[in-house]
Amino acid sequence: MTTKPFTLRWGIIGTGGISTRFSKDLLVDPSTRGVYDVAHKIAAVGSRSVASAQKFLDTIAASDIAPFNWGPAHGVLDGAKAHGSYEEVYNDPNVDAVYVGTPHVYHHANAKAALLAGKNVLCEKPFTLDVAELDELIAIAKEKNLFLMEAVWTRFHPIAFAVQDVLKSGKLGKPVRMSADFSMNFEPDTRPDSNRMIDPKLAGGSLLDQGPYPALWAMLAFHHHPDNKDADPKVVASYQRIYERSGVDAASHWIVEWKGLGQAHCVTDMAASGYNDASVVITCRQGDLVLNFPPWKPTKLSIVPHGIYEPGTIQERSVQEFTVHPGDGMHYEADEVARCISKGLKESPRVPLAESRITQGWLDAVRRAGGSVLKDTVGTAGK
Ligand SMILES: NC(=O)C1=CN([C@@H]2O[C@H](COP(=O)(O)OP(=O)(O)OC[C@H]3O[C@@H](n4cnc5c(N)ncnc54)[C@H](OP(=O)(O)O)[C@@H]3O)[C@@H](O)[C@H]2O)C=CC1
Ligand SMILES: O=C1OC[C@@H](O)[C@H](O)[C@H]1O
Repeated sequence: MTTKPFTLRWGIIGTGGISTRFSKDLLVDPSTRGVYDVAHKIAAVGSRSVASAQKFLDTIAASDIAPFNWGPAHGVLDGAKAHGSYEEVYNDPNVDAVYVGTPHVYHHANAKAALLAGKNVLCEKPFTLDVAELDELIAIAKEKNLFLMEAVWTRFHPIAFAVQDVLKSGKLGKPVRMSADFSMNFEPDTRPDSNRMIDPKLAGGSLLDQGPYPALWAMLAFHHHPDNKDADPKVVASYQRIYERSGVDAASHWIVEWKGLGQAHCVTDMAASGYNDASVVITCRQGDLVLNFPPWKPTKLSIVPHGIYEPGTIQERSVQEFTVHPGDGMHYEADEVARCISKGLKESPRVPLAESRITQGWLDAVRRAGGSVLKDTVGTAGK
């Protein structure tokens, strides 16, 4: 006997790039990734203009290319409403969970309003501008008994679980240090002042946009390591290079230490590319674990011997290839939200709020120690 899947009814906030990608992934047949317990519906889309919300729905409804053509044909968009404000989505009785896909500076206000209206929330990265904003969201979610999660989609990719399996197996020995580098040349000089990566009013710069990715790999490698005993890893050194045109950070570097275990060197850069073959390198006693670029969706997990000067027990290089199941790879996090809500969980065991709070704290520390125009910016907590 087959049981009916729990269907989560989503309300999407913002009709830009990431909302489009996330919503399209909701249109993919869950069975193509072996998921039968949960399913998705898009119940509402909210935009600052009703025309944009309608255009968004029309565009994704017209998806005629596999795997995204499955959803429109199977009722995922049936009855979906186009709203000309975000508030109408928060108050829509057909919405169970709100996906916040607006620029960073609005995450707190949008997530807060959704929670206050009684909705569960999946909020894009970076969760908030600062820890104070996040703490307020966590308190409201707790008080209202609602689910809240940061949309760190990569944590749900098969390769992320595989990295942890290798580290936990002990075959590489203890990790001693790692580097995680999200450097990508967005060619900022070619972008208008209003671009969200450039504009300080939208909290532009590399740190807040790109920082969650090195942070997630550092958390998986060190924080989740069976030998980790440091519950509150801190930034011990940092540096920011300033993008002179608007004063935001063009690049950020920071080192986090897990006392008694190791250090992670995290890098973001929006004006230069990094090393394509080695976006993440986790150096362990017996060999290295290496992931290729991009750090948001790496495809290769290599195990690399140390070489002749400090040989470990690993003798041969091996490479495992990974792809995400049909779609862009955001459906995994959507499944997690649906699954948690169906079970009555208020946070995800895979992206617990305490871990988002740790990584948000690193972003605060690096920003406050740097020289960007956002150095002293405080968020909208309490407002
Ligand atoms: N997980 C991931 O892989 C990715 C995550 N992101 C995250 O998603 C968020 C949005 O990024 P992205 O989709 O690229 O951004 P876009 O600029 O493409 O879209 C943002 C949307 O937010 C709404 N919005 C509300 N207020 C403003 C404003 N003042 N200026 C501009 N837009 C506004 C708009 O929707 P409307 O007009 O309908 O109201 C707009 O379309 C960021 O926080 C980013 O970090 C981004 C890319 C990838
Ligand atoms: O989250 C992201 O991942 C992909 C990048 O291109 C983008 O800047 C960032 O927001």
